[in-house]
Amino acid sequence: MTHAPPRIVVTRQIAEPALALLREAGDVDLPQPDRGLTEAELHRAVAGADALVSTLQDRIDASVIAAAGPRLRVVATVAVGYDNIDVDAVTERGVLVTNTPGVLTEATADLTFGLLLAVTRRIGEGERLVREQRPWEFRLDFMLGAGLQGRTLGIVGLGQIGRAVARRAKAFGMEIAYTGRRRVPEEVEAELSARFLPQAELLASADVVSLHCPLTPQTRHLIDASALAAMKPGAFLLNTTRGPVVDEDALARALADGVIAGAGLDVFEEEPHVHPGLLELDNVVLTPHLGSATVETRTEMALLAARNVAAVLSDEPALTPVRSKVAS
Ligand SMILES: O=CC(=O)O
Repeated sequence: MTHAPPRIVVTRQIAEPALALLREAGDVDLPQPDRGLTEAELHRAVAGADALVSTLQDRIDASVIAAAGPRLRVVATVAVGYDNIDVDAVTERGVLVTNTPGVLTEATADLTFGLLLAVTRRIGEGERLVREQRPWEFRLDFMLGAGLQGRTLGIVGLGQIGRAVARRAKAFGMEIAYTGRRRVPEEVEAELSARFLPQAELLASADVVSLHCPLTPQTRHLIDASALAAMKPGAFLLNTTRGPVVDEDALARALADGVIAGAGLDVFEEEPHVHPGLLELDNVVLTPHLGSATVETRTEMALLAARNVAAVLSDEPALTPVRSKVAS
């Protein structure tokens, strides 16, 4: 008896080498490469699938697993963050979740540092001025920003991306402090010259606060009005993790009122919507969720997702499984 090849549903366009790899593992169905799937389309498309390759725009919960039916074995998200996936509900139904850690670390740290430089040195503001052909001339007191040498970078979440940002900051002569649920091993602290601080102390002492924690119920609105008020008046905030870690409304007010000096944001609470208060401000740099957006990185992410699918469909262990509290 011959078995039908596995059916692999891909919700959005991914790099061609990864599609090629998936085609070796089964029949690939990519119904809407240009715009991705709506929730209703996802439910229809996933019916009878053996594997699902999704992105952070797809909400994956028990209803998707029910719509898929009993053949589904793996959901491979092409992202490191998986707050869009109800991992416990998916795992409980015997389906494995995989993500793409590691391969996007350096690209995301680069983008974070780009935002850091852009906001502290007023690059976005200056670019707008030149592009809009507003009058300017070189003056010794014109458009002065904040230097980084000897300033403290406060990292919230010293995981892989946080560490890569710390390495860059060290090369720029910054002091490194970090906070998080737990301390990292001593040798990592030593390598990065990073000192652990409780969150309140970090917020009160850092010149730049950079967020690298995942979005969880505990970190939603971690940076709210009181956290912003606890920061140094001249400090900057960077967010390249997930929008809801910051209360955008409170941030827009804090930036307008000079509670902090500026912000660099790559992620937003309700993407692609951006809080209108932020759009009006010159002391914020806004980019459209570009953290991992290099050709090389997006290809590696898609390839890792495809390798995870291929492994699971051939009864091998996944390369980068997401561990659930519920045993599968
Ligand atoms: O935001 C992107 C990711 O989580 O990979």
